[in-house]
Amino acid sequence: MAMRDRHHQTDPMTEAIEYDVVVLGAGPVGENVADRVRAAGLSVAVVESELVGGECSYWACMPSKALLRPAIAHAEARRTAGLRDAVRGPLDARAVLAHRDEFTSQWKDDGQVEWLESTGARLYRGHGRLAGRKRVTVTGPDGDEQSLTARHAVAVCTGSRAVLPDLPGLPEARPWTSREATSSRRVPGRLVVVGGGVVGVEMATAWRALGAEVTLLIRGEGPLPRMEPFAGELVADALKEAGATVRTHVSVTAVERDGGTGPVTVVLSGGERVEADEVLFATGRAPRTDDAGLESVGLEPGSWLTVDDSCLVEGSDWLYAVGDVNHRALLTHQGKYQARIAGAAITARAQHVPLLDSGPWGAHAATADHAAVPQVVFTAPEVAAVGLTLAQAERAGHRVRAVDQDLGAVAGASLYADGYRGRARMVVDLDRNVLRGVTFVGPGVGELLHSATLAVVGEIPIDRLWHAVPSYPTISEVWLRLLETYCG
Ligand SMILES: Cc1cc2nc3c(=O)[nH]c(=O)nc-3n(C[C@H](O)[C@H](O)[C@H](O)COP(=O)(O)OP(=O)(O)OC[C@H]3O[C@@H](n4cnc5c(N)ncnc54)[C@H](O)[C@@H]3O)c2cc1C
Ligand SMILES: NC(=O)c1ccc[n+]([C@@H]2O[C@H](COP(=O)([O-])OP(=O)(O)OC[C@H]3O[C@@H](n4cnc5c(N)ncnc54)[C@H](O)[C@@H]3O)[C@@H](O)[C@H]2O)c1
Repeated sequence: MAMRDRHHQTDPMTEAIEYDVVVLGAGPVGENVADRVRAAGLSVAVVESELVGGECSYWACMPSKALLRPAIAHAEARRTAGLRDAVRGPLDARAVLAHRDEFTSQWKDDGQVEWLESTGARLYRGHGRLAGRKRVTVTGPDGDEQSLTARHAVAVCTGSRAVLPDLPGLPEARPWTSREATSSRRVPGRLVVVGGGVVGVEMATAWRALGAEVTLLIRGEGPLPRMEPFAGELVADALKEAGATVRTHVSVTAVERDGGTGPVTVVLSGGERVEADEVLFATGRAPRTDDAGLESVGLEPGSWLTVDDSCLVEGSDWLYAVGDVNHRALLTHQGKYQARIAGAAITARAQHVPLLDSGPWGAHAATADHAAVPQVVFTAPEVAAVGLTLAQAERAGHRVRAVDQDLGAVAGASLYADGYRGRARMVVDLDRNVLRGVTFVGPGVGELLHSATLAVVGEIPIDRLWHAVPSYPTISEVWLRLLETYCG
């Protein structure tokens, strides 16, 4: 299982192979930690139990967006003069599924392995477990074991998995999780989606567009509860217009599937029964730390790992936790940002740099995790948000004012799609005269988000934003409208 290179040595007493850094998990985050520390000249071993590229490449971001892009383009084309008749028919589901399969490289990781090895990192295929201070044991596919030792750091980048609620009949009913929802090779006739978070609304959008009869069951007020309220409202309206059923304030109490085959029945709290061909539970994530040897270093198996801003695990001087597993922001781009910061911190500490640049916005502090996490929800319409919502800013004790704009009233938006519907909000910090958060909802707003991220991260004063002139007639003219409303 082990390979040799000039950077590692074998300890003759323990037969452990020694690297500067050992990374557990080769998802997007583990890959980026490895890349950063290799670029700084450190040796690195990467341990992966499934596919190099992680959840993101095979069962999350890539396949879901490959399913959603045709759905979004189709919805937009239907709102474009001259195209409406040309796209009256349904999506070609077979072609969309084939397109998704291409984006997952047919669930093969050869390309990513080649890239990882080109960085000079050493890949160990197998299940990795911490085995005490700076030690990792890898159990290979054949059950053989290899011990690895880290001179400087071990980075746990093992990501997260879907959680299923503890409901009678659920395991036997073979529910879909995000894995099946992103990799299914056929379109179910009827799909019930439980959970109105990001996975729930994105997968409801995709499978509805592919022809499934979709029922979205939400236990709260509406979808996307952590975002500005109008985001969930507009997405729910659009799902209903697309023919999905969206039900709020409903709880699932049991699930039944006769003999594990045939239709599935979802039982609701009032006793009502909803029948479908598949049921997707999009009910959140759990850390993949239950079998990672955490107990060997005094940590609780199955827990999220709490870290400081350099991603060092609380109380440790060598153990890092990066990406989903630290529960700071369960997003690929934010995990990769943390990987760049953690990689720089590991390198600086290995080089005995006396003082790390760990103040806010320093090279060794993932400050954006607190102030400016961007996210695009790829529904039709899209939701794009960064920083704090009005409610979050108020809860954090900031003196803020929300400024809203109807996106449909912006010339660029009305040209983008007939009957364009959307909304924007900026949350202004009245004491500092900067933005705490921005949310856009509407077709095509995903690509607008980075302008807002720059404004929030750069803490650009409102008076200076006046001089950032949006091009006419683009959707970005919404910035001018928001500023005009704010400045009066
Ligand atoms: C349906 C869906 C859609 C999503 N869409 C987006 C999106 O559009 N944009 C976005 O930014 N985020 C999206 N996300 C979130 C994104 O997938 C995660 O934030 C991202 O994958 C986290 O990366 P990671 O490297 O931390 O973990 P993962 O991608 O989960 O990778 C962890 C890796 O570690 C391996 N591993 C685990 N335990 C061990 C062990 N003990 N030994 C060896 N290897 C181990 C796993 O096999 C895996 O390969 C989506 C999530 C879902 C579920
Ligand atoms: N485009 C993107 O950026 C993107 C896309 C998909 C996922 N993600 C990330 O993946 C992570 C996981 O997404 P998710 O949607 O699975 O989780 P989530 O935590 O965002 O949403 C889960 C939802 O399920 C509800 N829920 C939980 N238990 C329930 C139950 N028993 N019955 C009914 N509802 C229940 C919760 O109230 C919550 O609203 C998110 O943190 C998200 O950031 C990102």
